[in-house]
Amino acid sequence: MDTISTADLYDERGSELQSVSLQFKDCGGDTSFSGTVRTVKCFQDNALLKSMLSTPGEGAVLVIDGGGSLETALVGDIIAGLGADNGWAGLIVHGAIRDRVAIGTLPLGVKALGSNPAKSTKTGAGEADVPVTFGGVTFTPGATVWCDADGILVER
Ligand SMILES: O=C([O-])CC(=O)C(=O)O
Repeated sequence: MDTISTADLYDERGSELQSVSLQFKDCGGDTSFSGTVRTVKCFQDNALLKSMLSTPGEGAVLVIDGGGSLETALVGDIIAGLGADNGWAGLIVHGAIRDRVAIGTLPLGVKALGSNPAKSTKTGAGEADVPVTFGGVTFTPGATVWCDADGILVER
């Protein structure tokens, strides 16, 4: 999907879009990315999102609702690399990542709240492709999301 300026898009279609006011950090090699929303909701456990990123992404953006926890990293360079290799456009992590330097070299968009070297558990707990809400914005699977250095816009 072509990348466009989120500010320009907001000027054109703002009434149809939700804008995320939480200040995510750009951690991936791509800072402008967009695609269809897929979601996963998980708390300090990353086996489910790893299995999703092991399947073809077909240009989608995986929105990971980790409840905002910064206690453990939900994504490291191996999992992010799976996403890049399998054709995902990017990740939005409402939580922490690790291996930031390596992730910054990958051809993948990664927005995250922060980083922590501590790893997550791997039980597979969580839910896939359900609507998730954080920062007052709901991400519905199938909606389109646009990300760049200014922030995140998603269809209502
Ligand atoms: O295994 C993990 O929990 C995450 C990780 O470090 C990686 O993806 O490289």
